[in-house]
Amino acid sequence: MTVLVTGGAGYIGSHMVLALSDARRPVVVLDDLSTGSRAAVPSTVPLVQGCCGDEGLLDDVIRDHGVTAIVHFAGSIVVPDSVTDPLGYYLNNTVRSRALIAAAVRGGVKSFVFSSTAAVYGEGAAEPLRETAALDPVSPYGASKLMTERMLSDASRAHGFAYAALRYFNVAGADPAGRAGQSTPRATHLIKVAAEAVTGKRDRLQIFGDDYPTPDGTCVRDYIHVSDLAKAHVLALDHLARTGENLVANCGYGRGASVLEVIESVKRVSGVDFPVERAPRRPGDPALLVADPARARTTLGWRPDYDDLDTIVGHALAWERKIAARAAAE
Ligand SMILES: NC(=O)c1ccc[n+]([C@@H]2O[C@H](COP(=O)([O-])OP(=O)(O)OC[C@H]3O[C@@H](n4cnc5c(N)ncnc54)[C@H](O)[C@@H]3O)[C@@H](O)[C@H]2O)c1
Ligand SMILES: O=c1ccn([C@@H]2O[C@H](COP(=O)(O)OP(=O)(O)O[C@H]3O[C@H](CO)[C@@H](O)[C@H](O)[C@H]3O)[C@@H](O)[C@H]2O)c(=O)[nH]1
Repeated sequence: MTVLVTGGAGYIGSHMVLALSDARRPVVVLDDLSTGSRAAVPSTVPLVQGCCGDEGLLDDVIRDHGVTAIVHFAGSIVVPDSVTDPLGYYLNNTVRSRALIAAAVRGGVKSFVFSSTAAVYGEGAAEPLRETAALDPVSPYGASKLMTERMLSDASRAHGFAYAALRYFNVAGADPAGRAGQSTPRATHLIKVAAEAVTGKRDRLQIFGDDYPTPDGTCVRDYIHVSDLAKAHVLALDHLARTGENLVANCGYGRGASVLEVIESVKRVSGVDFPVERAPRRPGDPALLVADPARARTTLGWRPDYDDLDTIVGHALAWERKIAARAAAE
């Protein structure tokens, strides 16, 4: 009854490992440590260092650990990087996911939860976005994820397993107990970058574009707390085991915040006023991404615990200060 968590040494994956461990569910992590770190995985959880596209390794891990479910976080995640390196993104996100799905089929794994993204939706769809909105990704990143959703749909029909594709909106924050957080080197995510500006790791924050068709001209996103997201994954695993029915569901709160509103929140919660400068638009950025989370609520019974921007920012800041203090002591 072991859950294989690919990318479990990364930001979201490490919170999922904590959620599963807290629920006393056996877990094994597969991670190549390209952006994740060994320290993010509790010492009680086995970590296999390797690639989720290595079919021989996958067969061994599934057999040796008695894997019955897979939660697949491993992948490349930076939207603008996918614009400059699309083939790298299709390799790591699409080709390697295919290898993992094939290994799951060979190993008789019955449940598969996949990290999809709001970036699969097209521009111009009615907001908040429902799962039925048009799928027309702006970036190669979104396309690489949409292809994996399609492979899961086709393979589940042909081979008799159930999958959940959870389309995350913007994930932020950290474990409220301070056990995990975002430690990604060269992070690009807005709240993480702003938290680094608070601790002095960065000397300023840039706003990428202030001429979008949004109320204040900056991009609007639906920021979701990473622990609420992990909770949705645990519920999705239960749903798949109980019903055997596939699920595609948004994970967001249904409320947007602009880049300027996020910066205000970070300054307010931290009490630190860091320099901010206007910069050109970043390639691949849609103006507005806000979820309609109704399906996750009704199908999974998902009820978020941290649906508040200042709370998310507060947890992100607490983690950032903790790792900054640790780095200073080294
Ligand atoms: N962070 C967000 O806001 C967000 C939003 C939507 C979707 N997602 C998706 O969630 C997942 C996790 O994202 P994250 O923010 O935790 O990123 P992350 O970079 O912290 O985690 C990814 C993990 O996968 C590992 N990895 C990458 N390629 C691998 C490979 N080929 N084989 C084995 N391990 C590999 C990395 O070392 C890392 O530990 C990704 O699939 C991402 O696309 C993230
Ligand atoms: O220093 C920065 C960093 C970001 N932004 C802006 O802030 C917004 C959010 O950007 P970011 O935090 O990098 O997240 P996204 O590019 O929206 O992408 C995240 O959220 C998507 C879902 O909405 C996921 O698919 C991606 O994996 C995840 O990286 C965007 O408008 C950025 O242009 C800035 O203005 N300055």
